[in-house]
Amino acid sequence: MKQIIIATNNKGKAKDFEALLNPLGYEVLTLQDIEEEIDVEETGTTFEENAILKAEETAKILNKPVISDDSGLEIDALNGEPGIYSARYAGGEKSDSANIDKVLSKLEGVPEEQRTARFRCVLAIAAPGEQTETFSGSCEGRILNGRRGEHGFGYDPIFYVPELDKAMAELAPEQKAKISHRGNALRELKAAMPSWLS
Ligand SMILES: O=P(O)(O)OP(=O)(O)OP(=O)(O)OC[C@H]1O[C@@H](n2cnc3c(O)ncnc32)[C@H](O)[C@@H]1O
Ligand SMILES: [Mg+2]
Repeated sequence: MKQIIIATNNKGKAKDFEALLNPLGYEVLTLQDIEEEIDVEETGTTFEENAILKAEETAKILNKPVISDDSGLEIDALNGEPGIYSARYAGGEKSDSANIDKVLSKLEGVPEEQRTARFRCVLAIAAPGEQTETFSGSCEGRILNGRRGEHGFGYDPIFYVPELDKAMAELAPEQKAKISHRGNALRELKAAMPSWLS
């Protein structure tokens, strides 16, 4: 099986990428599978900048082609928060549960029609000696009043997908792959760089 390195330490993203790439005949490796500890500082001000930082730094250290993913949730009633700060929205150690609690409390009393939001994902492809490329995808939805479902990671339990009438965390990985920001970004990558993912 061909291997592809995803420059991420997030196990939830790794599962999403497996659902997307295993059917194409790729085994997914992430930074968790590599002995060296790599944790690139995300000093950029946009998803694009952070995705490029993670991909280029990791490709340089490993001297291999990699794909990185920078992603997050934008909530309209919170002026686009948490955005690029999605992973550590509640501060301190990364905690999906604390992040969700913070979103729910900030949106308390906000009516359904004003709870619109989207997930965004930017993928960067970097390889030694090659020009880095980026691809993006999004997924529109609404923030629920409470948690639903057991699948996925991050904000999936409070993200409602209107077209499927389900919370993102109620979708099996293969279903999420079809409609998610990450799936949409990967399909862009595949369309523009077929030689990478044939
Ligand atoms: O940087 P890496 O190592 O890839 O892992 P990370 O978790 O820090 O990843 P980001 O910096 O890109 O932050 C993305 C955060 O946005 C949220 N997020 C992104 N994609 C998501 C998804 O598909 N479902 C739910 N939450 C998601 C989740 O809280 C992530 O931690
Ligand atoms: Mg990160």
